[in-house]
Parts: sequence; structure tokens; C-alpha cells
Amino acid sequence: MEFKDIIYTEDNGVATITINRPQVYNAFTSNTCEELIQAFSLAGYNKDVGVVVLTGTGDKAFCTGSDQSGGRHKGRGVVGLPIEELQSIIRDIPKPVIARVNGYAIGGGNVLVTLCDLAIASETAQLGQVGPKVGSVDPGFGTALLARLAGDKRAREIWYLCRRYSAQQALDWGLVNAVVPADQLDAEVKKWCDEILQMSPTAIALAKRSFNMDNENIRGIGAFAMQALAMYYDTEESKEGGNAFREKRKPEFRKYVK
Ligand SMILES: CC(C)(COP(=O)(O)OP(=O)(O)OC[C@H]1O[C@@H](n2cnc3c(N)ncnc32)[C@H](O)[C@@H]1OP(=O)(O)O)[C@@H](O)C(=O)NCCC(=O)NCCSC(=O)c1cc(O)c2ccccc2c1O
Repeated sequence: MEFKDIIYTEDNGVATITINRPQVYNAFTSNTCEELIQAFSLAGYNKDVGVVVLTGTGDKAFCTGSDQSGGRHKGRGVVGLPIEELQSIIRDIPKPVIARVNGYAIGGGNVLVTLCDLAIASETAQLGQVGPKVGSVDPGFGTALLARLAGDKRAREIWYLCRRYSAQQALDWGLVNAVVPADQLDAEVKKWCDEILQMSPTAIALAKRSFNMDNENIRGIGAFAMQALAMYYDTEESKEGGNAFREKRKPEFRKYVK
């Protein structure tokens, strides 16, 4: 299958999906989401694959969320990005997905890390949310599942203050499973993959689904909230966030609050 925004490889039971848009720090467009959905579907239902690794090209960024360079997205989905489908397929495929966090995991990129079964970060990685800084929010798995990982107060801090957190802090807060020097990231990811590949695939699939069932209601929260988000995106307050990012200035949200 031909991809434009991602690279897909399979090697000895490991499927690696790499977001390949380094010029925008691996931010995703609607097309990137479509390709990611196809890649997860390929990997997730291929019996030769036991683990899926999600990462970004280069050493700067894992993924910095939705691409802010072109204004509003115009693809499928309630908000012009098939983001709900992408988030769902990461959860739904019966294989563990490991986030190989090679740099910035910001905004929707951090939500992807939250959704992956496991996350292994380079010491150089930085994680955080930026939604309220750019007139957006990912109010489903991005908020509620994050609270399950980090705890409610910390998740609120992450969203309300939009700070950036070091890989070590992310480890301390339960956002990632391990942190290693950048030059050991691939070896560490391979080690985890090799260990998982020794296990019974069906037992792993059952374990994954049982973890998911416990917080499946969050999918519904996200679906409902997307409808509200679509309306929020039409406001001047939300548009101010994207405009400020593109104009490299501080947003002035308060001018537009109704
Ligand atoms: C990631 C940064 C903190 C890095 O800062 P730094 O100072 O190191 O580097 P630069 O800022 O100079 O960035 C280098 C270069 O990359 C471009 N870039 C970075 N991120 C993006 C991006 N997301 N989109 C487009 N371009 C990006 C940047 O412009 C520079 O290019 P030059 O040509 O100027 O060199 C910092 O870059 C940063 O904070 N980036 C923005 C992060 C951001 O706003 N992300 C989007 C948040 S919203 C979101 O992700 C989102 C997710 C969802 O799941 C949604 C679901 C449903 C609806 C909406 C969603 C949504 O909006």
C-alpha cells in the first residue's frame, strides 16, 4: 500500500508506523489520520504481527498533534479529521501498541501516547497538551483517559496550564513506561517487543480488551464532545488560537469570549 504521510514496515513480528512529516514536527492532517487508520488496520489484523510501534521521523518530534499551518481541517469526521476513528483503532486492534516517543509529544501527539498500550521515551522527549493555548481541546481520551494515567489533579494541571513535561516527569506521573538515552531508544523498544512476542497472542489480546472495557465509556464522552467542539471551532475565540500560532504571536482569547 502506498502512503504519503507515513512509513509502514513489518519486521519479525513487529509493525512500525512512522509519521513522516518532520517539516511540521510530525503534526497530522486529515490525510495523515486516514493513512494511520489504514496502517493500524493492516498491522492489527495480520497474524504475523504481534506488536505495533508508533513513532515519528527524526529526533525532534514524535507528533505535535494536528497540523496548524493550514487553518481548519476539511476531511472526514465531525471536526474535519477522522481523529475518533484513529483513536478507536489504536484501542481496538488486538495487539499491543507501543509509542516510541523520540521527541515532542504535544497536543494530539500526547493523546496518541496516552492511547497507546505502552510508551517508551527518549530522555530528550517532552510531553504536554496545548489545546487551550491554540483554541482547541481533545475532550475524551485526551482528558479522561489521561486522568486515569496521571491522576485527576495532574491531568487538569496538564490541560489548564499547558506546560511541557520532561520524559522523567512523564515517567514519574505514569504517562510513559520507561525513559532511556536517545541512542538506546531503538534497542529498548526492540527489547520490549521481543518480550511481548514470546507471549500467547490471544492472552495478550484478551488482556488488552479487558483493560479497555474498564474505561470504554470515555469513547462516548469523546463522541459527544466532538459535536460541541465542531461548534466551538466556528467561534472567533477558537480561531484566534490558530491565527496566533500562524502569526507567531500570543493569542488574545479574552477579546472574543461571549
Ligand atoms: C512542538 C513545539 C513545542 C516545538 O517548539 P520549538 O520552539 O522547539 O519549535 P518551533 O515552534 O519553532 O517548531 C518547529 C517548526 O515546526 C512547526 N510546527 C510544530 N508543530 C506544528 C503543528 N502542530 N502544526 C504545524 N506546524 C508545526 C513550527 O511551525 C515550526 O515551523 P517553522 O516553519 O516556523 O520553522 C511547538 O512547535 C508547538 O507548540 N507546536 C504547536 C503544537 C500545536 O499547537 N499542536 C496542535 C494542538 S491541537 C491538536 O493537536 C488537536 C488534537 C486532536 O486530537 C484533535 C481532535 C479533534 C479536534 C481537534 C484536535 C486538535 O486540534
